[in-house]
Amino acid sequence: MQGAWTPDQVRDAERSVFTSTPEPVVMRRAAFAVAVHGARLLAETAGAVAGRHVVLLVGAGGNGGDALWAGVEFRRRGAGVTALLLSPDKAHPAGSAALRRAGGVLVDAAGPGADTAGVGAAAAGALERADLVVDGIVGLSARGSLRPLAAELVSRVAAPVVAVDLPSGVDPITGAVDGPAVDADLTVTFGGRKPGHVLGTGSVRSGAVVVAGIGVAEHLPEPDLFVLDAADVGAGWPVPRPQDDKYSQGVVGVAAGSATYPGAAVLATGSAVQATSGMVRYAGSAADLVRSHWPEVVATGSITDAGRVQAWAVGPGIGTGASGREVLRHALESGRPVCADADSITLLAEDPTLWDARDPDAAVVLTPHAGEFQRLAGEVGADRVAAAREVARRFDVVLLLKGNTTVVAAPDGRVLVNPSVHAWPATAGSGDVLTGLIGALLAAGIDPWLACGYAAHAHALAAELAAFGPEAGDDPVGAPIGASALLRSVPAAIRALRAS
Ligand SMILES: NC(=O)C1=CN([C@@H]2O[C@H](COP(=O)(O)OP(=O)(O)OC[C@H]3O[C@@H](n4cnc5c(N)ncnc54)[C@H](OP(=O)(O)O)[C@@H]3O)[C@@H](O)[C@H]2O)[C@@H](O)CC1
Ligand SMILES: Nc1ncnc2c1ncn2[C@@H]1O[C@H](COP(=O)(O)OP(=O)(O)O)[C@@H](O)[C@H]1O
Ligand SMILES: [K+]
Repeated sequence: MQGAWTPDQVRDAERSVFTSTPEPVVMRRAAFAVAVHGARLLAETAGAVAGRHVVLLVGAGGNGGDALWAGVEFRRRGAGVTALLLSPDKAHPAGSAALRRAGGVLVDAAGPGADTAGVGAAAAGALERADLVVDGIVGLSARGSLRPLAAELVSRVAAPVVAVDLPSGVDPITGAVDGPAVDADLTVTFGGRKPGHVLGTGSVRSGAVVVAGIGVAEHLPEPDLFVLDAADVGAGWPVPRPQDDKYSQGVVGVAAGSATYPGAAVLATGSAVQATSGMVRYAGSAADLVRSHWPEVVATGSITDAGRVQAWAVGPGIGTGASGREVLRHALESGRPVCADADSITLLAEDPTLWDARDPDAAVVLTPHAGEFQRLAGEVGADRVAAAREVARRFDVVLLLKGNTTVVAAPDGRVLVNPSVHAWPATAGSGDVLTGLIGALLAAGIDPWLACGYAAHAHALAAELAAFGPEAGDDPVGAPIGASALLRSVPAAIRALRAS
């Protein structure tokens, strides 16, 4: 499991480091890492480092300082270096002097000879001739969208980019991008990832993230966010042991679908069937259709005679009327963990007295998309992590907030995020598949917070495998999928996760 730390956590850790190691030494370590990884990228993309042209975008603070010192290292490796200073009077003094001594060229990005967009002639020419751009505009202390000159320079970058610490234009805390932002091939960060690397557009804009050790990691507290690796999910995924039978692996009950939405029942039970080897019961008006698709499911018409289960997955397609409410009430009263999705969330939002049915010792997982979240607790807002964390605490639930980045918050404040590289899961019925996965993992006894993280990871991978097809090559081109195709790829996703 990887962590991500907020800028405040990183600054505190840096302060601890500075009690024993001088600040300039720490900065030189950071800059060295940027140069080593940047040089590798340059060699790959331009065939060599010596004789190539590296352009540094240098902002007003420590991020620009890192870039300037990295420029010194590029000079040592024989590259030409031009530093474009966005705030010449604030550019890191020691870094500027060192780069000048090393034979680098430092120019004011805004002049002389500024064009109508405010970019100086030397800066514009340097960017056109760049083989590699080092983005040191802004890092941990970024606030708001990029200012006009920074935004203009960023929009002119055509060469490969190594970002220092964070791609400029990405919010370090939320990963949000509002306006132009660096699109990095590689981001070299220090001590640990930041939320901006794993959330929202930031996860895409960061490119490959390299975490360089500069002595800070040892001083970091518990991460603010966690990200599961494929190997974590594969290792934790429940599979039958020699002593197991169908009951010992957990029986999941699925209450989904209706005369209007029978497909939700087929999708949710189908994913539960394929998620684990335990048993799946179905309760609802789509019992015949479920049996015809999944003969292994024990299906009944009503939740009251469904039989014993270890967890319930309730909601997709059950409707928001009286019968849906009774189904949800029954599941909440069962004393078993419940994954409440879709109509269940709307029901809870419309009638908070339903919470009274809940057994306080049994976990409840809510899996809203942004619209369902709004019904329950108002607009999600830009800080999706803070929103999910607050609602998880308030309702004492594990809250899985759907979207391109899935956020899973536990009532104790722990947050897992699953950055999705692709948007292929954005298809109708895909959430029903996720509900079945979570239900099956809850029934298997997996910690609800992890169950959501495992399910989100496998779900995104299944969509990717379905979209690219088994024959996908090195540079695959995807095709749109429906939730049925996603569902069919669940076993392949689990296999791939277990193999990693
Ligand atoms: N601490 C250390 O020793 C170490 C730190 N390290 C490095 O330092 C970085 C943190 O440095 P930092 O704190 O100086 O701030 P940083 O992110 O460079 O921002 C600088 C300035 O940019 C400006 N600005 C803000 N928003 C803006 C916007 N939207 N668009 C344009 N400009 C904007 C604003 O300046 P202003 O113009 O407002 O005065 C702000 O003060 C960190 O990410 C890492 O790379 C490593 O070397 C390891 C050791
Ligand atoms: N842009 C996106 N990129 C990646 N995943 C997405 C995106 N949009 C939605 N998803 C995922 O697709 C699923 C959609 O669920 P949901 O909105 O409940 O759909 P439905 O109700 O049609 O089943 C969720 O797992 C969500 O995280
Ligand atoms: K940067």
